[in-house]
Amino acid sequence: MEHEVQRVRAAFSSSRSHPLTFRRRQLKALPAMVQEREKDVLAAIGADLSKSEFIAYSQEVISVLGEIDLMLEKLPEWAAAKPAQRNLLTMLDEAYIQPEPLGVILIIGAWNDPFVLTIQPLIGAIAAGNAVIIKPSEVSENTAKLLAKLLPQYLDQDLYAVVNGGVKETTELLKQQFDHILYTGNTAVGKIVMQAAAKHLTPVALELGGKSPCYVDRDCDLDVACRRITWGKFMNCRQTCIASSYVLCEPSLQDLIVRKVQEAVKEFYGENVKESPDYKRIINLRHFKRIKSLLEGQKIAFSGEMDEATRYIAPTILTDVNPDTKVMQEEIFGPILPIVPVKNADEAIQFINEHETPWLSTGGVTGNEVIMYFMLSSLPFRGVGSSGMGAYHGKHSFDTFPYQRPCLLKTLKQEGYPLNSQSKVGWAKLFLLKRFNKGRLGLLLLTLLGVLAALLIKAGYC
Ligand SMILES: NC(=O)C1=CN([C@@H]2O[C@H](COP(=O)(O)OP(=O)(O)OC[C@H]3O[C@@H](n4cnc5c(N)ncnc54)[C@H](O)[C@@H]3O)[C@@H](O)[C@H]2O)C=CC1
Ligand SMILES: CCCCCCCCCCCC(=O)O
Repeated sequence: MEHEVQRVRAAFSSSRSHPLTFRRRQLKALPAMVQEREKDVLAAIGADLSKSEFIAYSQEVISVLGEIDLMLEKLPEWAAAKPAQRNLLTMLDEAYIQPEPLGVILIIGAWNDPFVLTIQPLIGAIAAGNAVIIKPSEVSENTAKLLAKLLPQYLDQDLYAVVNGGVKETTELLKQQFDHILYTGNTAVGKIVMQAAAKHLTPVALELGGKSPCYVDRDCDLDVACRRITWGKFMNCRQTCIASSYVLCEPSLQDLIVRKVQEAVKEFYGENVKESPDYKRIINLRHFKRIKSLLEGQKIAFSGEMDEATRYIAPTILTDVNPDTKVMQEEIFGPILPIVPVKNADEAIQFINEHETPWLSTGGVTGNEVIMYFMLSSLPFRGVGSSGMGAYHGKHSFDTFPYQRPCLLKTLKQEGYPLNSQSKVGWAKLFLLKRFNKGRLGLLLLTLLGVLAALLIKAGYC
């Protein structure tokens, strides 16, 4: 492991990943990989999560392709040095902020959307000029194996490496020194990652789990609301971190919501959900048993059907759910929709407020919709509090993976050191505290004043 990280670091030290032409070439190789190996990519995702090709493509491939297009278009602008405002003391100097690659980035992916959650951060890290170690989730092993096979065929093999393995390998990797770690997964492991990073003072972006409350107001269009909740909640068996976890609504709406979600399930997946090619399975037996245990003691208003042999859990709705029960305390990450009756919107807000973040201070918000903010690259994809820190997607990746290096290139013409008299301190105060909000004429006058002061200092009058 150590050897692999050193190998990648040595490649980074060659500065090969810095030029924009190189970064563009690597970025362009990714859509080529997706296009040429599309069947393999979709088959691997399908084998891991029983997603049909159509669904795997729309959930995992489209946003990757969109992200690469955006990066290629915006790279020259985002990577360019940005002039910084100067003060009187630096009037004759050059001041700018230059986005610089951080070094070697570790990307640790989660299994639930194994392609997009690994490749999308990779795009940002490459665009920012870094070297990258990619650690796909071992739980989605087919996608992990495919990435280890394909990425070296399309990307520079020394700068970008895939490391596969389980907890042991991830633990070993985390002992190494990185310049940034982006981890997607559960909150408990997020803490392990952050502790390991702290040993090297490595910055982290943590994309974690939690609860995503959904409030359904009596004034909303209930048909549309229930169709959208149904789509988000049962897509990928709700193995999606940002889909609704539970519904809060007035007691009178509860039965209506059950009926309308039930209708939408029938419309989306047919009479026999189990036979639907669009309905997925739970990733493994461990998660199947965990989700099953969340149903103990609950009032099941709809379905609850399960089949351990095929890890099938039907779209299931629970009503009159007690907030103190396990299903409301833990992340569900499965197709169970608890409904918690509240008197009104105020009580819903209070309910959400009483719980740990991300219950109200949320990483993101969607109104009249679920999930879809993930697809808009202009919005940062992030958690807050216990759902994580740091953001990526589009420009936000570009703000995460490079660091913004402040650069001040001083003229040799202005020399005032040492700062050893009251009058020099007076000038310094004037130079440092004056701001330029006075238009071109004011700027010119202040420049002249600066030059005059520099000359006086140089001539020894101050
Ligand atoms: N905020 C976000 O963007 C997203 C968050 N998630 C969250 O991810 C979670 C699901 O993924 P997980 O089951 O956590 O995925 P997982 O079990 O595949 O773990 C993710 C990664 O962590 C590593 N890992 C696991 N245990 C470890 C340990 N003890 N020490 C060191 N490394 C370890 C694994 O090797 C893997 O690469 C859910 O909580 C979900 O909400 C999922 C998708 C997106
Ligand atoms: C038009 C298709 C829209 C598909 C939305 C896909 C959302 C993927 C969400 C990824 C984040 C996660 O896994 O929690």
